[in-house]
Amino acid sequence: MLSERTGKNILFILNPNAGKQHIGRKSDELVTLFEESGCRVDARTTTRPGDAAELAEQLASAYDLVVCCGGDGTLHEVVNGMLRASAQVPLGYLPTGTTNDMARTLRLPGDVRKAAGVVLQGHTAAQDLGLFNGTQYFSYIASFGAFTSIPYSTPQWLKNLLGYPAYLLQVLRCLPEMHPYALEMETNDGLHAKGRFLFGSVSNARSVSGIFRFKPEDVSLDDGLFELMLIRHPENPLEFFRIAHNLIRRKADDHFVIFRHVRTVSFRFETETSWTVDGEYGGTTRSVEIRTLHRALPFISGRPQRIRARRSRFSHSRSPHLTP
Ligand SMILES: Nc1ncnc2c1ncn2[C@@H]1O[C@H](COP(=O)(O)OP(=O)(O)OP(=O)(O)O)[C@@H](O)[C@H]1O
Repeated sequence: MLSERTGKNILFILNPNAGKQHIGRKSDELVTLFEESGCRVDARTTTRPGDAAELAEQLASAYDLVVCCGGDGTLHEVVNGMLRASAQVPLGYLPTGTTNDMARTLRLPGDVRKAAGVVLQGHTAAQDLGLFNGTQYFSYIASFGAFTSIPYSTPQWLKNLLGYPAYLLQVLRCLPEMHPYALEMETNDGLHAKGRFLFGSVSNARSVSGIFRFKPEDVSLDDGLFELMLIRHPENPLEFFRIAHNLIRRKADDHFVIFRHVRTVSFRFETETSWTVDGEYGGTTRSVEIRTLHRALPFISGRPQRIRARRSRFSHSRSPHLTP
């Protein structure tokens, strides 16, 4: 297969441990597929957490294209490595993880060979990234609360065995432990909220925590804005039931949800709070500042990413539209 990427030098970073079905010998097939398209491939396999970030930081600038093969966590590492090295090289993604939220956002096929076809033929567009407390870049989400610990607290062996249902099992297990987070929050455009919340996320994605799915028209990946979502803590069992019911049906409820497009947002928590960044543990802290980096890195995606957002003209928050 000849493509516009024929003759390119590819840095291929592979996490052999990601996902339900380890990639195994398929990785050789993928390398061959790229080579048959006239590319030269330098394949590197990670051996431990942190490896992908180091490889990307040290090597990415010397290649025409970086291809990351793994789950959301591996992609997070590669993005961090590339930005630390200021490597403005197109990034292709072959999703072999468990949730693969980012694959949905980039409109990549689940089949890894088809995704390789997208890397060879797909559209490249600079995409916004987030900066968490000035130190950590993220490609699609930073979040705290009820559902955030699910991706990293679900044992890897269970994810490998069951895939997505492993997360649902973990949600059920964690329901009784969900507790309120007392916080104050402020956005760049002056929205101020104070109260007890169950969950909060700042995302640039069509799918969040493998659980929420936004409508495409509510998310633009290159507008310099991320989507803020805060879910209030239910004060009685009836409210809890409403939230759980909507969650299962993947619907939001105006009364309980703050939704806003933001450039920067800051949080002050009453107590130390753990955050998840791109599905991985992001640290525990009482204050968080998040800012978006406009068109920070070129990503290869399945279809053009420019999606017109249907923005509210009003200054109050509104609920997200979550698709079933
Ligand atoms: N060779 C390796 N052995 C063990 N862990 C690794 C290795 N390479 C990378 N890792 C770590 O594995 C973790 C999980 O990887 P990743 O997130 O890509 O897969 P996943 O959890 O199955 O998928 P997803 O995040 O999409 O659900 C990452 O934190 C990464 O740092």
